[in-house]
Amino acid sequence: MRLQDVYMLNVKGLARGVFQRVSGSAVTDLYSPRRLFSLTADDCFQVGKVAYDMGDYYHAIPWLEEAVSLFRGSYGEWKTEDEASLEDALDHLAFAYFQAGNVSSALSLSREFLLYSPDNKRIARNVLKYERLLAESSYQAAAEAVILRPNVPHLQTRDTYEALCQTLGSQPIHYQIPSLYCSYETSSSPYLLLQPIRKEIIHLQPFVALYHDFVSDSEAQKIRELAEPWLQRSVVASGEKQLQVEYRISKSAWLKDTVDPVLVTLDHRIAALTGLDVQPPYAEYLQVVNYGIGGHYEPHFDHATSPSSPLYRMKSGNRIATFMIYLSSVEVGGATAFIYGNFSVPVVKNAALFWWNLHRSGEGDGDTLHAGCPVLVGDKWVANKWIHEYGQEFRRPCSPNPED
Ligand SMILES: O=C(O)CCC(=O)C(=O)O
Ligand SMILES: [Fe+2]
Repeated sequence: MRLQDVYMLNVKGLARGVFQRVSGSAVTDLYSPRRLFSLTADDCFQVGKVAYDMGDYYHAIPWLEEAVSLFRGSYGEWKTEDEASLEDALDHLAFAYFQAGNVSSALSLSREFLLYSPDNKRIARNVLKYERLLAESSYQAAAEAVILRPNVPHLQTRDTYEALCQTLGSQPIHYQIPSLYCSYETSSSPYLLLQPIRKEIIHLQPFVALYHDFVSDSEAQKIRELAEPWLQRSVVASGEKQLQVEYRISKSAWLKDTVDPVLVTLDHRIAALTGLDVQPPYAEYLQVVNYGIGGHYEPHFDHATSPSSPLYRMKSGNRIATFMIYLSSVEVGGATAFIYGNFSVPVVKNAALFWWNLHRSGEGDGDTLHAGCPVLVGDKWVANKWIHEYGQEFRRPCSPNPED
């Protein structure tokens, strides 16, 4: 349902096994699987029922509609694995419509139910109730009531976030902006003279750069393998506590440098590229993150925004910068979206994204609000190296200008 909302997928397509974005009359194929795996009537019923049980009729109705339509089409062909039937789907859909204020649909579905099970007293009572309600004129108008998407306060940032996720990271006019260019990074360290890294400047305020082929396929695989046994549901800092939250769905693990020499090599490379000190306690251990289908991280800051944040326990200040490596590709979705920057970066396997979280004054940079878009198809892996303020005094000198 999250994927449906963020990528504007239509239920009919999903049930046939295709991923289509439907916006007005425009239909875009987001992904064409090599083989179509369609959902059964019962599958659609089960999805609809999850929403129905939460009182979320906005999502329940299209899934139950699909279930009803598929059950109707295969009436009489009973499948052993089916838990539900046409009657179950009609019953739930009728009630969902009633709850959503559409009494006439509730009535016609309940009447259809009675064709199959004429002895059902509860449905017969509902039919009488719906007929009576419809006879009262006040209910006529409610039939057209629009059902609003539940559980989400309407936020401008949400609209921007979802729109940025939908572009899947493509930046159609990027090449027209001269300050956003590509170069070989060779200047900050002798190491880079021998092995230059391709840098793509993605954005200036906030400054975001993408370093292509920062790791090799085998390094990326090694890091994923090292983390795999330690993965646990990700948490976020909330006041002084660490909590599991709906807005961050992924698994993660922390890898200390002593675990494997590849992690030491990686630190040296990050230090060469950023010019920053990444030795403990000036940077955190490497955090490896794995997102499954529907996994996401809604808009957030990486730096602490409250003085009681657990981030300060390292006693090395706030998170001055983020260095995030894409350890896998993703078939569809999973872009990294910068909400106020109004751009998103696609998942580019083996590339690394760098940005400053703080101004030179030490103030958090509000423009860095960013998110990991939900994974639609595939399996996304990233690794975060968070670099702290202390230790960087001569590497990124401070400035009294709040803009710097
Ligand atoms: O997965 C992403 O693209 C972003 C991850 C992120 O922002 C984080 O882990 O703090
Ligand atoms: Fe982040």
